[in-house]
Amino acid sequence: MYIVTAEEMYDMDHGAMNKVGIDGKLLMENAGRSIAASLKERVSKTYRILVLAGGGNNGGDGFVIARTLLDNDFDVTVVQVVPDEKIIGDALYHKQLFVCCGGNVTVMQTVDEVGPMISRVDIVIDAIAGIGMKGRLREPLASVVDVVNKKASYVLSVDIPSGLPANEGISDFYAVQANETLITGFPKQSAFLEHTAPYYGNWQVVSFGLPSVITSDGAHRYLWTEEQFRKTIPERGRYSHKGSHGRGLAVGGSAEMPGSITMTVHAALRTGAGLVTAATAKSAIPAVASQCMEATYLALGETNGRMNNELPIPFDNYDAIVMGMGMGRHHEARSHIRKALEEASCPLIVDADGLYHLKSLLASVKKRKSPVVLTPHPGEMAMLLDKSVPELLQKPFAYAKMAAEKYGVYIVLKGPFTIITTPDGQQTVTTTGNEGLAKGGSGDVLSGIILAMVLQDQPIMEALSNACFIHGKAADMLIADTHSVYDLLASDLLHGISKVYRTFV
Ligand SMILES: NC(=O)C1=CN([C@@H]2O[C@H](COP(=O)(O)OP(=O)(O)OC[C@H]3O[C@@H](n4cnc5c(N)ncnc54)[C@H](OP(=O)(O)O)[C@@H]3O)[C@@H](O)[C@H]2O)[C@@H](O)CC1
Ligand SMILES: [K+]
Repeated sequence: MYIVTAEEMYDMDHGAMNKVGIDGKLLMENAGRSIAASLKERVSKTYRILVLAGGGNNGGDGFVIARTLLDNDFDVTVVQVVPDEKIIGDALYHKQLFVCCGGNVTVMQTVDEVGPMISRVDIVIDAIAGIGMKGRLREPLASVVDVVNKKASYVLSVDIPSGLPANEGISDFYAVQANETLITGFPKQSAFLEHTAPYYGNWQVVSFGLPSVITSDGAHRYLWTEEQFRKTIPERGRYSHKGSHGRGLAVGGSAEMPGSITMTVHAALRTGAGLVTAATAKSAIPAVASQCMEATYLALGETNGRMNNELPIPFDNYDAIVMGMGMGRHHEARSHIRKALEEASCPLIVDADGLYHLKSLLASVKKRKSPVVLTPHPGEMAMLLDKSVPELLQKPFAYAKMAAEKYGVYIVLKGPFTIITTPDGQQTVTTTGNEGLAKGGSGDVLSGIILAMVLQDQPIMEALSNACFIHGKAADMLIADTHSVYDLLASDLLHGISKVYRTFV
């Protein structure tokens, strides 16, 4: 499923109308009917419903919803929040159908009238404005939204909460706070951004009958769903052996921080890597080995318990390498990263302290022929790009794409919505996971899962998307079952991985 900007959605709408010949009125009918069908399934006919209809096609959807609900004996009325002359085209057509079917439309004269009407109903359907919004909501609509936010007991937004931008990069807006949003067609970028996503409430996508022959030229962004995970997760052959599932290397940890590399290695093994070696400071090995019997170890020279560069790492013995977790920010650690960039011919995944070192090695990253995967959280990504975190979070899709293309790397930008970007700018988003993951060690586990998935026989983009899916889903399944967002530990995720496999594969 695509993730789109407003312009990309309009391009597809126009494609359906101009290339296929579907009338816009029909698309509007489909959109409104899909939303009404969803409501019919779960809302009692004793509920009173008020549709707030604005002047564009979003308002048009509102008239279709109202007509369909009325036809099904729901108690529904429409308040038109713009003057009559603003209702034109397809929206006017559907308004007339609603009226001819016995529907009641009240045209708002002053905003003061709206509050009491909202207070009398159980559900407000917000069809004030959709993806055609330009700039900050003007008066009197801003005041209408204010009343909705203060007085409505339950708000269902049509396509997008009114006032909210569909695209990333816009911070000046005033919008409806929805309880739920039924998105028509494809989810918009703003459903995946920290500063706009909460306005949607719970959301689902409903169809407006866009034919599948209509594809997007511009939207190289996709939602990575459970269905895709099931479809793409590599099978484990009956006759496979440990070598068939890859030989991975994890470089990191120190005597003071043995936990990070332990979780990475353990997670890689649990996810299905054939063989995993942990390269860490010599004195950290007993602590790591006591927690993870299945791994092998490569003892690195050390100074005060932290790896130094006395002993080289044979980077070419592996099928994929992950580096950085707990390795420290001292210069000896950096030389291992530099060497890996120069010498390893397999995919190289860089996380945590490794990303800090990478900042000064970006020229070598660019030159490297074999794949590089960076797994930053927003703070690390902002550091790499010399941006502030708020700046980055305004436009994570654009910044990730720009950096991935510029340096020729895969980027896993971690967050509640993890954005995975390929060197040619394709993006997937995974939405699994919960606030229980906001703890030290979660990233180390993800690194291990990524290592294991990159070792399997599948394109790196799929491997990364599946790894992020597993990581988040493990947390979700643990929360649903034996844990809570408070007590979940990164090490618990190791058991969660088993649950994900047993459920989905
Ligand atoms: N085939 C299709 O087309 C399909 C379309 N679909 C639906 O159409 C929606 C897009 O419809 P759209 O393009 O008509 O725009 P829409 O969001 O309703 O807003 C336009 C209105 O807002 C107003 N307005 C703008 N800026 C403003 C501001 N700052 N402050 C205040 N007002 C402002 C503007 O007024 P104006 O500025 O022109 O006076 C105009 O009245 C989409 O989200 C989906 O729901 C689906 O049903 C599927 C099929
Ligand atoms: K809306």
